[in-house]
Amino acid sequence: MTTSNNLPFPAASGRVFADPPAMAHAASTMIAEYAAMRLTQQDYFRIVLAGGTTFALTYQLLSRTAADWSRWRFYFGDERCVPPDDPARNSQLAWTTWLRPAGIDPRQVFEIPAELGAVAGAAAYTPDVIAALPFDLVLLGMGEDGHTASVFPGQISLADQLVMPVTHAPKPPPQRVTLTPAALCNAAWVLILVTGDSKRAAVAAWRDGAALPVAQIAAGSRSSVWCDEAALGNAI
Ligand SMILES: O=C1O[C@H](COP(=O)(O)O)[C@@H](O)[C@H](O)[C@H]1O
Repeated sequence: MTTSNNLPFPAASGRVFADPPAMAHAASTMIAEYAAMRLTQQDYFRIVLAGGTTFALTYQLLSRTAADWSRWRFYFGDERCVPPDDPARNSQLAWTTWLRPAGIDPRQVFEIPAELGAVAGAAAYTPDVIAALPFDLVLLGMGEDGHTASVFPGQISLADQLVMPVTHAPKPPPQRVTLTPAALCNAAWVLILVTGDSKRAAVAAWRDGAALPVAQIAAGSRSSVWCDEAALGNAI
């Protein structure tokens, strides 16, 4: 595993890994250790899960980890407005790779009811987020355009909004529900994982100071940004 603690992401600590499996092994170990440490001081560990594909192996590895799962509470950073059992749902990835194999009780999982539609889903999820804040850990991936969760470039959220509807996402499906930067930054730790050469241009723009959603959240929180070598390209 290759690591470095001084990647110049604005206001975030960085680390680079040879490839996605090396990153996933380190992430799963660190998440489990961090949760165990927090649980020596509090009753529950509140984690926000990322959607997309980047975290799939990390989730699988966590599912095989020995942990006091009964004290974990699971939330989601964003959800796509498709039926609850649609494979495109971010919650489906979490259930398939981690929650079901680990035997997590569904009452510990706070899903975004995106099947209600973007506006109603955001309104329905807001009380769950208010009750959970501050989160212990927020997991985030990054899209090719620098979006994270379903906060896309150019999107504006009101300062006091914690969950917002997205009705014209540039990446399908267009209707989504997302936690806003105000909610995603309200966490003891934010871990952002970025892998693959398709993310290289956004990573370079971020490091050059571009105002991407992922950059805004990394700068506004206690964040770590982990990249693999493919995402960094010759910037290593
Ligand atoms: O649409 C989404 O994309 C991002 C990035 O996904 P990935 O497949 O490149 O990991 C993801 O973090 C977000 O939760 C998801 O809804």
